[in-house]
Amino acid sequence: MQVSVALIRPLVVRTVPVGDPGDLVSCLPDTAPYAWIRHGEGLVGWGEAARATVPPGPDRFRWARDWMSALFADARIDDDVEVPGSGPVAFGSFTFEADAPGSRLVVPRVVLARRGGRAWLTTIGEDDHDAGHRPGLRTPPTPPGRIRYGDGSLTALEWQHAVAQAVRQINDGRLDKVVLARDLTAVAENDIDVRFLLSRLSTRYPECYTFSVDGFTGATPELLVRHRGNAIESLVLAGTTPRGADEADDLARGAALFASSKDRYEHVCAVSSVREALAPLCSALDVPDEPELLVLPNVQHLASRVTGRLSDGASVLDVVAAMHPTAAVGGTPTGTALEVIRELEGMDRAGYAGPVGWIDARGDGEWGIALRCGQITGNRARLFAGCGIMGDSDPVAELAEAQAKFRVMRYALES
Ligand SMILES: C=C(O[C@@H]1C=C(C(=O)O)C=C[C@H]1O)C(=O)O
Repeated sequence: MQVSVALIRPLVVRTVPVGDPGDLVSCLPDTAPYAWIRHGEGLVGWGEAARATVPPGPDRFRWARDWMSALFADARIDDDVEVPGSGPVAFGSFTFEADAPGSRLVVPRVVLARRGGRAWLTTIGEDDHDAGHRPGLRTPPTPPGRIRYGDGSLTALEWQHAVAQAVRQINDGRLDKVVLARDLTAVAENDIDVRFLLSRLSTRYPECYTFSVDGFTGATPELLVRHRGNAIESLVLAGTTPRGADEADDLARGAALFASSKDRYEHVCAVSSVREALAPLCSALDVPDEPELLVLPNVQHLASRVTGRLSDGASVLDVVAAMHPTAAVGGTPTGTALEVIRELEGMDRAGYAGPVGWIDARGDGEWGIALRCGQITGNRARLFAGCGIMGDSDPVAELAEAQAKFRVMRYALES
């Protein structure tokens, strides 16, 4: 469906303050949950007031922005809260490849949000008495039961071989860095209830952005861009080590990561790509000289928080368009890295490593890079993880790093 019937009649949107709903995930009914949660705050939604299937191509972000602007410009909006994320909101996921189908924006019928001690409920209906105003029926999520894993497009050995080929191409001077990913399949005993995964992910990975759009679900640590008014922020990650066996090992690994010239250069590539993408849009841009260490339950990353001020009224999707794909998930130089990914990965990334997040009618929003995630369909999941490959990468170590990244979704599935 290209454009839903909601376009025929203007949307009627109402946002009201509500009492603290507590855990957002447990407010979700079992139909089509949408989510964006960090440290218990964020937005969840359900139902469908409007949907756009975004046509593939270089203009897809602009197309999506224009679709949304037209939809919301016609809407009758009654917003008593007036903060980023109040009023109508679209959740979205874009494929990694511009030419791949599967990018979408969905405006849920109901969005429940909490942030900074406030909570609000947005409902969309064609008139004030519409059923969209009633919270959906909640049933407790059922665990997926026993999980069987299988190789995706490449076996572990084949993927290591692909990494070795990438290393050779880097050392031959074709490119500086490329991010190679692999997929795993998981088959569960029962249908996988996305709310079960959201609950486990948001509890175990509070520092990450736990997301779900049409079954595409994960907990990513990487913020592509947060947009509030003219202020933007991005958290660039590149350079990874698994967590240690104990505290001393953990600290030693963190220190080694910080001192590793391979990881520092990998990080510099990612930060430079973000700086180059944002500079033309910004009147001020602050890029730290040195990364910090971001310690997560499964891995440690080198992290740089970039902040800026937009020089004009660019919406969050305009900023996403300028940034994607960063070198944290593509490589350096971008064009060559995309060719190498197509040649060596042997799989369709779909939404993995693409932008995922939400946008409101003001153009504010938060978009992450879809990592540590999987596409859930019935009792099946397709999981993704990747690593930045440099000229001195060791295929065995890169496989171990990818396994550590798979642990996020494996934890979510295994109760
Ligand atoms: C590609 C992934 O992660 C990216 C690659 C990283 C690395 O290679 O060090 C670190 C964080 C992410 O930018 C993934 O999680 O699948």
